[in-house]
Amino acid sequence: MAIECMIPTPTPNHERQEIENKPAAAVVFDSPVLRHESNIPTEFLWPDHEKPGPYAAREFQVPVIDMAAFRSGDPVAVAETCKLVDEACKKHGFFLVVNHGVDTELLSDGVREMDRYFELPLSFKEKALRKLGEHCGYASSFTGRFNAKLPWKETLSFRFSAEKECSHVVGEYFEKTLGQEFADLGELYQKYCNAMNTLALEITELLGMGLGVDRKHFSEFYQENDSVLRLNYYPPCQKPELTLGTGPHCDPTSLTILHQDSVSGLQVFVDNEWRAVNPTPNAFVVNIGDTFMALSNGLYKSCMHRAVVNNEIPRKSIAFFLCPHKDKVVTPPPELVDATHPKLYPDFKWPALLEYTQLHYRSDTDTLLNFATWLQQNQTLHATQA
Ligand SMILES: C=C1C[C@]23C[C@H]1CC[C@H]2[C@]1(C)CCC[C@@](C)(C(=O)O)[C@H]1[C@@H]3C(=O)O
Ligand SMILES: O=C(O)CCC(=O)C(=O)O
Ligand SMILES: [Fe+2]
Repeated sequence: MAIECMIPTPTPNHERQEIENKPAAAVVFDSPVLRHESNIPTEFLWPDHEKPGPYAAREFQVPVIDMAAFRSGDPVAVAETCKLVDEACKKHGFFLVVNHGVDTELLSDGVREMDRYFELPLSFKEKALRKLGEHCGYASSFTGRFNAKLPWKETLSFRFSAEKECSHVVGEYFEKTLGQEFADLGELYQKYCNAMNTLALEITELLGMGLGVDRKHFSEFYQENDSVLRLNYYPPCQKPELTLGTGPHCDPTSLTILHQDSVSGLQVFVDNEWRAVNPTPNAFVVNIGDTFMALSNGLYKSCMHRAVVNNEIPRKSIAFFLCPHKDKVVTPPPELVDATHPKLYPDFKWPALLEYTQLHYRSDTDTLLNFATWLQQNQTLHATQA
């Protein structure tokens, strides 16, 4: 029996964030200047129902997944780890990963060396300026993309392709874009991406076991992934209660492995409340994204989160966004679809969802539902056969 894909009608979203093609906002996010500014430019002010306000969020105890237990081969420890990750992903899609085996010096270097780039003059940083529609390069608060509710942050994103013949692309990016003196930075983030790739594929095995499908199903799906490493730099803000470092959103990607520095700021929306996910040394925060939610037929949740800023010190985070190869069709394994669990989302390929978030829709908590509608309206252009 053909199981129709059932898309729940998207919640009417009066806040729909069409990315208008209006001229870029006039404001320039020059952080050495703006970090001392007590009059926050209006473009960075968030509406009352979204701004963080002066209240500290209650801490959220994120479930802890011990990768040493998962790797131990001890059936009881493995089963317990799978149960923990399954419960976490079915509820809110967030979990901590400890004993991950990633070199702690690589993590501390990765965060510390961000300063070598972000503390440069804006004119130099803009040598890597990200172009509209592209998802790599330097972006300062997205003044070129959005006209309101600008995030108080600068980002440098680059592509990591796990395909063998382009496994060095990150290293070259830095040298080519920023010059020979940044070649070592490229090597550092290349090593960082390689470590993230290994961990991400291992976590997809854990997710497969949690979902009760073949252990290798998802790790094979992501073997030749085409992912994104993003450096987030949040300068201090004199009125942190009025703005946001990163607005409320669900990651449209598949799986995010986030390394925070020692400064709090990440918050997740759980049980109708913003809750703080404070930094835990040597632990990654991992969360399910929209693409994996579709791949799990909605069983694992891609949940809303945001980042707040503070008025004293910069906050830094490094996000590895696992994304499938452009030719992979995002469709749940047959074990997860049946008469009582109809397919929730249409099949798609990642480049279509990425294009949607870069050119047509600002990622929020309804991205996937609106994308599904948009996809069906544009079926000829973005059919998975393309
Ligand atoms: C594919 C991506 C788009 C964003 C970076 C990665 C995964 C997360 C997305 C993002 C962070 C969600 C919130 C809005 C956004 C514009 C941002 O604040 O950076 C998003 C990123 C983007 O579109 O550049
Ligand atoms: O910086 C953070 O803590 C979160 C950033 C984030 O959610 C993102 O870049 O998608
Ligand atoms: Fe995110």
